[in-house]
Amino acid sequence: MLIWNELDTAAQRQALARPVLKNSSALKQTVSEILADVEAEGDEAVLGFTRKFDCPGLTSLVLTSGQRDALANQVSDEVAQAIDTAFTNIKRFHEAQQPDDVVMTTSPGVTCEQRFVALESVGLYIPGGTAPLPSTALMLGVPAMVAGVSRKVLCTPPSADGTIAPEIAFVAKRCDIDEIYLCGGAQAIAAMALGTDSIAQVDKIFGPGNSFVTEAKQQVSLRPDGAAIDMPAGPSEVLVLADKDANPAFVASDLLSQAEHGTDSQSILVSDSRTLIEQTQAEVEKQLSVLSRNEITVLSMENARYILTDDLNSAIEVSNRYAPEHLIVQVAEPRQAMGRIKHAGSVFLGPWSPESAGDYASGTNHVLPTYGYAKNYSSLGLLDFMRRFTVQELTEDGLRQLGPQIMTLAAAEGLDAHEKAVGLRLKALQESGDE
Ligand SMILES: NC(=O)c1ccc[n+]([C@@H]2O[C@H](COP(=O)([O-])OP(=O)(O)OC[C@H]3O[C@@H](n4cnc5c(N)ncnc54)[C@H](O)[C@@H]3O)[C@@H](O)[C@H]2O)c1
Ligand SMILES: N[C@H](CO)Cc1c[nH]c[nH+]1
Ligand SMILES: [Zn+2]
Repeated sequence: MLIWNELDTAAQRQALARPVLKNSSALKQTVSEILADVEAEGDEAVLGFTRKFDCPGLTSLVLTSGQRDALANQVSDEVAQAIDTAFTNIKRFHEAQQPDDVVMTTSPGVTCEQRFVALESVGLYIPGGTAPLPSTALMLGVPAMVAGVSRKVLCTPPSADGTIAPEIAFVAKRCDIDEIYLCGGAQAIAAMALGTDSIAQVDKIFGPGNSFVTEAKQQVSLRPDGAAIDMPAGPSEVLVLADKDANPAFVASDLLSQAEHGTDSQSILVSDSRTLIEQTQAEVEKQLSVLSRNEITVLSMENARYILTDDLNSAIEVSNRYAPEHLIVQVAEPRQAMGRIKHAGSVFLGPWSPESAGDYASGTNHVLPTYGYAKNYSSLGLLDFMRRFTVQELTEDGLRQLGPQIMTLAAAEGLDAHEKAVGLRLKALQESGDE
């Protein structure tokens, strides 16, 4: 247990450091080499890396619509119904985010508009290294479908036998995704961003993934010939804010639910109650021992932190500083605490809102900024699958009135051609008025 106000500045920084950033220069190098290989050798490189990391016997990157449908048919009724419930809630919440165009007159004769259109082509990355995540396929496929994106490409690493989870195929079918490729990691991101013979380039890449995927997204987004990306959504993380009355078993289960994602996940408990922290630690040990992903979870709990603060206000400050992907608030007045929360990807209020609800089925999106990017990135939503642009139209009178000011500003910047583009028109208007 770390006692926050006994830590000096460096120790506080260390306490809130993300585990994955330790080897970042080696990671950058590995990923840039993969990107360079895919750029030079296209499909052959993507296939080669997929054979190396995922499926040694893979012969084709393409999963046809027929194969997709055959896989989708294998999903049990029970799972299909659960997916449908999640699909409906996610769809309803994202449909409610549909933006309205703005049309207004800023000054007489000057109309300005803000319009929204769907992106044309998107790449959806569905993680599959340690656990295939059909829920992520829903979180990306549903908003892409609601936005009206015309080309949706899905990449996910194949299993060792060259297939994908039937549930991912089911979701893809439900979201009208018929372009599916069997590849993952940095090579999948490179293929979607730069294009290969089989995988045509997309405009924007979405989706979480491990540190290779996240780094590849960052690198392709910096290239002028690459693709835009949604956000840095890397290894899962959760911070639980809990007071003395929180249920230690609930708190422990939330910490473990993110820890089980991968060895680079991070779970943090911040509380003003030493007793609650000690009880939670005991619960973690108890629950951990029976988890099926015990090995991964034990390793990732090495990244866990238990932080004791003087009071709830300081606990909230610690949370704001960490800017967690998920913030779970198990205190007596969660809505009051919410008023002081500044940075978090998604917030779960009260004892009956486990993070698993948002991960699967409440309707909010589970693709969220990690690494502290919750300070400057938003959680994924419908608008991320759209582009906004503006339109303006000036009438003759509009230009007569605003033109002189525009000319003055252009002259102040020394940009003669800008000034003339208005001056010529004003002159033409004056001459037509004189006739
Ligand atoms: N932030 C979010 O919104 C969110 C949501 C869901 C999942 N996640 C995170 O996504 C991640 C999923 O990770 P995963 O590993 O299970 O699947 P993944 O699909 O992200 O990564 C698997 C790929 O990693 C690549 N890889 C593995 N070892 C490599 C190596 N040594 N060198 C180069 N490439 C290598 C391989 O190409 C493999 O296909 C987890 O960290 C989880 O926490 C985050
Ligand atoms: N917690 C993950 C986001 O960090 C999302 C997820 C998918 N499946 C289960 N959980
Ligand atoms: Zn999760």
